[in-house]
Amino acid sequence: MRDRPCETLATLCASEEGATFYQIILFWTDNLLKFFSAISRGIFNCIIKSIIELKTELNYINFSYQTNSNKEYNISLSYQLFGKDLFSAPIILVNHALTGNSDVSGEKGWWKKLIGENQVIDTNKYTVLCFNIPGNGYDNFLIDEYEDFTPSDIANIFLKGLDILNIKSLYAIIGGSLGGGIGWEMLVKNPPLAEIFIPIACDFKTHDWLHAQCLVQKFLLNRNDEPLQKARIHAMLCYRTPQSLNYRFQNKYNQEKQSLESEDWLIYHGNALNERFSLKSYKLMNHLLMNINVEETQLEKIQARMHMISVDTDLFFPASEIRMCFERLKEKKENVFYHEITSIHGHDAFLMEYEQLNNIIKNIL
Ligand SMILES: CC(=O)SCCNC(=O)CCNC(=O)[C@H](O)C(C)(C)COP(=O)(O)OP(=O)(O)OC[C@H]1O[C@@H](n2cnc3c(N)ncnc32)[C@H](O)[C@@H]1OP(=O)(O)O
Ligand SMILES: N[C@@H](CCO)C(=O)O
Repeated sequence: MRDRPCETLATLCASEEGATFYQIILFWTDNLLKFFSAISRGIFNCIIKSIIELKTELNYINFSYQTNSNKEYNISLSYQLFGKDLFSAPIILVNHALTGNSDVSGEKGWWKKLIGENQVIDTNKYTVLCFNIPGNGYDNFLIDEYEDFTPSDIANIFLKGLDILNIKSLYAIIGGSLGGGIGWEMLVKNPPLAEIFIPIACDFKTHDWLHAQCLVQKFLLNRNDEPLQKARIHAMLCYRTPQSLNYRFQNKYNQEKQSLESEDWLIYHGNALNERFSLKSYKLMNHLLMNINVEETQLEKIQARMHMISVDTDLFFPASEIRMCFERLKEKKENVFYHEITSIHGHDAFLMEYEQLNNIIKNIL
């Protein structure tokens, strides 16, 4: 008959070697258990922390939406709120740009130099609301058939979001680039919605040049070879200017990397976007940027006081075109104003020239 386990152990521990062996096994088992329990506790804490962070930061509104192309979607519209509680202060809606998201303020906020406590968009004074463009991936909601959507659909979705939140009017809508384009689309659909409209580095329409640059990016995005990195590298050249790159890099060569520093910088940005963005999301955002399309004759319906801000060197939304739009609107409306940021950096100046941007916006709000 075989020994039972405790009898085997007792026999083993009766000898000196057996006892030492038993001590070693106990020691290692104990430490291994402690090690794995610490690791699993760490992993568990990380998961819980990120779930809690996500839950406290992002809010969701779920509804069904029929696109202008007659497709039915269940939309999970996520948003963040900053500053004063909803309905206790004037509400400012911020529409994010191409690779932005609802995280506009606070430690990691991409517009924290503009929005925050005692900043020009002061969260002690205002409620700041920012929706994620559905499919931007920030909330893990992705859209497969991205061509089903246009900026007009996104505007409808944001308006529906406001309606569900019971927000009937806004103090201001502010948006940079694509975000500003969506702002134009929202306001022609609901002309009395906002008291103030501040479109920055954007226009009410995607003009031919911008469409062409996005088309190149679309081609790159549809290839298999590092699509997102390559499209972003092309995009970076449109966000900046020859002067900006030449002045900054001065043809400096990085011996270690055996490449120009400007090349290294472009590759860095391509890789950085590839790490933080999904291909599906970038295809959608690029498609949206290609299709801002408001009827110019509709603009005069907008009741908001408008402050168009351009960048004198913007290659994407040229200042000359924004100024033309302003001049035509000015003939029909009293409350339209034009401001221009002076910068060598081009389109991205709305993310870089904070001194000028702050000075302009503080005199508007
Ligand atoms: C507006 C929106 O909706 S999108 C949100 C904001 N936009 C983005 O984040 C897009 C990606 N970022 C950018 O395009 C730019 O960083 C901007 C426009 C925000 C600022 O531009 P710049 O002042 O010229 O900064 P630049 O692009 O050179 O550097 C940014 C960072 O990249 C790092 N970096 C730049 N080049 C390299 C390189 N070759 N190798 C390693 N790191 C690099 C910098 O060290 C810096 O890091 P830090 O933020 O930790 O300090
Ligand atoms: N650099 C900005 C510019 C787009 O307008 C972005 O990535 O969103």
